[in-house]
Amino acid sequence: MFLFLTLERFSSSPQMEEVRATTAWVAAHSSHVTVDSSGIEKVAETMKDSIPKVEWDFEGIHYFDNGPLTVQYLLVLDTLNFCFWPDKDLNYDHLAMGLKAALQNDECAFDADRLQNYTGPQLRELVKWPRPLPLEDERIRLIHEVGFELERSFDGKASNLVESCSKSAVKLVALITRHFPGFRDHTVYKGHQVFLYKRAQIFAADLWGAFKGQEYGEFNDIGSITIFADYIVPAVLHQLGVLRYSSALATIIETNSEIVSGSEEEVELRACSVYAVEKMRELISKKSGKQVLSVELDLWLWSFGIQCPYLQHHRTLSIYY
Ligand SMILES: Nc1nc2c(c(CN[C@H]3C=C[C@H](O)[C@@H]3O)cn2[C@@H]2O[C@H](COP(=O)(O)O)[C@@H](O)[C@H]2O)c(=O)[nH]1
Repeated sequence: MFLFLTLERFSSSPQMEEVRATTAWVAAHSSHVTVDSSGIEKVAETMKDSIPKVEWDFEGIHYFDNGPLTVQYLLVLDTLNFCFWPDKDLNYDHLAMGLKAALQNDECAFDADRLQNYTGPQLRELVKWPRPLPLEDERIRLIHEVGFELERSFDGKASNLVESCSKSAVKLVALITRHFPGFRDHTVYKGHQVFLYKRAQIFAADLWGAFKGQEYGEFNDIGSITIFADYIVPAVLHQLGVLRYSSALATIIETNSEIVSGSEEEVELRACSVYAVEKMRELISKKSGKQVLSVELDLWLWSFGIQCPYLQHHRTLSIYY
């Protein structure tokens, strides 16, 4: 009875509401980053008539076979989807293409028992990277954690995990963060807990995008997902005049100085980005009379960002993004 009640409470936990509420709290108490409502207004005005649609996998880099192996691929990908910048030649595309090639070579490459045994050099070989990956020990720890828990609770299959979510992205985020501690992307800011859940949410979004809202990508509540607070989107929002920085923070970013994980500056950059895009989504929806999804805005902002060769982003060593 007790177990039933706790699970029930958990499964109805409004996790995305926690992301929205706590990031809004940060934006209201922010010291280094300001959300400029006139900047949001300008962007919303230009977008209201034609909301740009960016195709998922516009880069043509992902594994896709329309089945459970794609789900396994996406979970592995999003387990490792963080912190590429310390190696100036490495980016997200290398990871995606490396994992895709690994799976094409050997369809058992991401079996749960294999995931639990990868070493740093083997992971480098998978990604075809000639030197240690940034935060390589953490990457190995996280991939082991995912393999272990997949085997223990989901018969080794990420597709079982997704199937148990009854087409709810919110449930999926709750389940992922419950089973895999490495996805628990939250922090404390001025004494308040703040939830961001970047990699857990992007996993739901990747399923939705890859499967075009069908099969493993069918979620009745995809509108609940927020943007994925990484190091690209804040920089784009800054360039668009949506985020303003204090002069001290601007200097830190311009000089490529590191920002400590969990510092006020870092939490503000991420949380204000989530908050600003929520406001932008509300405004565009109101002006256009069409429901816009944060996932769609995220992909548009992110794809714009990675095509800017000189985009200056903040630099934080983090396993979350
Ligand atoms: N907000 C947001 N952040 C995203 C992604 C993606 C990829 N999404 C896939 C989904 C559809 C597309 O087809 C993409 O293939 C990666 N990232 C983040 O960017 C950073 C990597 O930057 P660089 O070092 O330059 O490669 C790093 O923090 C990474 O975690 C996204 O969509 N949204």
